[in-house]
Amino acid sequence: MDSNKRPGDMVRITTPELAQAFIDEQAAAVREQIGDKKVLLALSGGVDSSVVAALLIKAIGKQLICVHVNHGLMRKGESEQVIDVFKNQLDANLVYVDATDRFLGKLVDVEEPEAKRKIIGAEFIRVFEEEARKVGNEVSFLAQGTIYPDILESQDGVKAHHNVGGLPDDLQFELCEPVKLLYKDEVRVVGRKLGLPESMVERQPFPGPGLGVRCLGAITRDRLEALREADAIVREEIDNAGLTIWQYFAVVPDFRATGVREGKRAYDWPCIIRCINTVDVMTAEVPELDWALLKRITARITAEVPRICRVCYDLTPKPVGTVEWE
Ligand SMILES: Nc1ncnc2c1ncn2[C@@H]1O[C@H](COP(=O)(O)OP(=O)(O)OP(=O)(O)O)[C@@H](O)[C@H]1O
Repeated sequence: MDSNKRPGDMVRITTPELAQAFIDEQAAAVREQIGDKKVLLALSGGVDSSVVAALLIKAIGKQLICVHVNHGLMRKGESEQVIDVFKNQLDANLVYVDATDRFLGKLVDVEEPEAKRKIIGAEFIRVFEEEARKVGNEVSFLAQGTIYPDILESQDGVKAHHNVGGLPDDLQFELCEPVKLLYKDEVRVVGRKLGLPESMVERQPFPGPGLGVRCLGAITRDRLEALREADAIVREEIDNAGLTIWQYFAVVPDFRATGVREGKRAYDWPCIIRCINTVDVMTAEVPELDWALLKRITARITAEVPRICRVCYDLTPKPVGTVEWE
């Protein structure tokens, strides 16, 4: 049987009971596969790699080595949450790499969006490879948060399904992909049953290059910091309003606008709020946010975030605008 094909009679995991049965079954299969060997996992804090980490911790405990790379482009509190959940609560074998200076150093004066994406992707592979080499001799397996849509897309030729592609030939591990036959909604049900916090299980999609593609043009530390704070306010206010929106975040462009603050001229950045609803991400609509909510977000960002003097709401559906600005 093709192990990359979901059996036609596989029941959709929709309840905690079904999730528990899946966890028990996979934990046993993982123990069987891994034996007393060690497993390496790149842990982003996103849903897929977090669920795989929690499942493997349950199955093999400290035989799992998780590597979390903070590239300096994470959202506010995200790397801290990875440390809190996995190191403090689940007692994982977690390697935390603060590579902020490396990434931001490489990105100085790089304006072109595709160049930024390439630099961030290549640097991620380099950092992960370095960490993999440190433990390479004792590790035999690489765990990945591959899920079923990744496999279907790779069969369609849309993209390669290996989540952490690009490791050199001499660093090839056997793969361990315990959620590869699950759809995203099932991964969330399993994650919840494994005790991951709701904010992690329901985390909105976030591009690999992180805030790097929302801090438009050449990234500077001060503007990146302003973006991180503004983005946290947008997410907090929309969460508090109890709205169900697919993706909502902030963008800070690399030009400035005139304003007035405490009676003095300000010449600071604008902040753009981007919200979209979509079913398949091929097209997207912009939700009609309540005016009072938009005003509250604007008031908070302009009062709380240094160097932001103006807030705009992006009304552009996809097409013609893409979800991300870069
Ligand atoms: N900052 C990071 N630190 C460690 N690993 C990372 C990081 N960013 C990405 N990865 C690894 O690369 C994989 C692919 O990242 P991508 O951004 O495409 O997320 P994804 O497929 O949605 O998975 P996830 O939900 O786990 O983030 C992740 O599953 C994780 O293994």
